[in-house]
Amino acid sequence: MRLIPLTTPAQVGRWSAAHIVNKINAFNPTADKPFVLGLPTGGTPLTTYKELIKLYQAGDVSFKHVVTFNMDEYVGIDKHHAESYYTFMHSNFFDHVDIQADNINLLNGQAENLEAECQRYEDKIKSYGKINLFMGGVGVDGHIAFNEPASSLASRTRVKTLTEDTRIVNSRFFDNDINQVPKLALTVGVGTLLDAEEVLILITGHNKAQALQAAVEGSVNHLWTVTALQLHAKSIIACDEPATMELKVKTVRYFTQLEAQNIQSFIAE
Ligand SMILES: N[C@@H]1[C@@H](O)[C@H](O)[C@@H](COP(=O)(O)O)O[C@@H]1O
Repeated sequence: MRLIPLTTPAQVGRWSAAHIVNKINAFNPTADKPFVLGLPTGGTPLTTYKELIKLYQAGDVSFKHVVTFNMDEYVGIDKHHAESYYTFMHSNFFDHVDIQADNINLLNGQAENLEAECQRYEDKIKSYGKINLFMGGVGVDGHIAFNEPASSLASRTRVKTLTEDTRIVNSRFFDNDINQVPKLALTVGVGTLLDAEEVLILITGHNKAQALQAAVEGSVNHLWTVTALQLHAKSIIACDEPATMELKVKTVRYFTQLEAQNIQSFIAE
């Protein structure tokens, strides 16, 4: 695992966007050989999406031959609902870059047969071989995508019941009214995430400090599904300073020294 210890969320946005753009450009995607990118919603990746849009506008990257798979979606709300992940992704990213509509994949939380919808998603990912880079965030309780505590670390895309904690945290997007927050979601599984060639998780803010500690210093444990990253051959966590508050000083120093060259220009800005 690589830990990229940055200082601010803006730096996390710049570092992660630069990393994604480097990966896409090095892959040199074409219509026949697209780059497959897994994407999250949430407050954390917003700075990354802003930076990706800037880099696109500057001509540093094209998303024409990038295929995306979003990691999760609420069950039961219309895709055009203001808080659907479909709406989030279009207004914060897709509408601002040259991605082709046919290359965008999101789970349909209104499908008649939710299990069939999850299988369709897994099959579609497989049809591309694999996801080249899966970006994600983390919940306060250490969940990745909507893989809530005690999710199987071998899980695949499926329906999950959201914990009360997650619904309380997400109620900030629903007029602070937990009753408006859906109780179910469709989510890629931990196993689906682990199948990606590379996983990049963004962790910012003091309220994520325990999740970051579990991910880096803790043992692999289904109660903190983010710890499954330790089983991945190529996982990266990019974090800001408040998120490191529960880590040992020596852990932060270790990764700061290891990544000195990679973070220098981002920290200086
Ligand atoms: N399903 C999403 C996760 O994918 C996301 O990582 C998490 C944290 O969101 P935020 O970045 O807003 O803290 O929220 C939701 O639960």
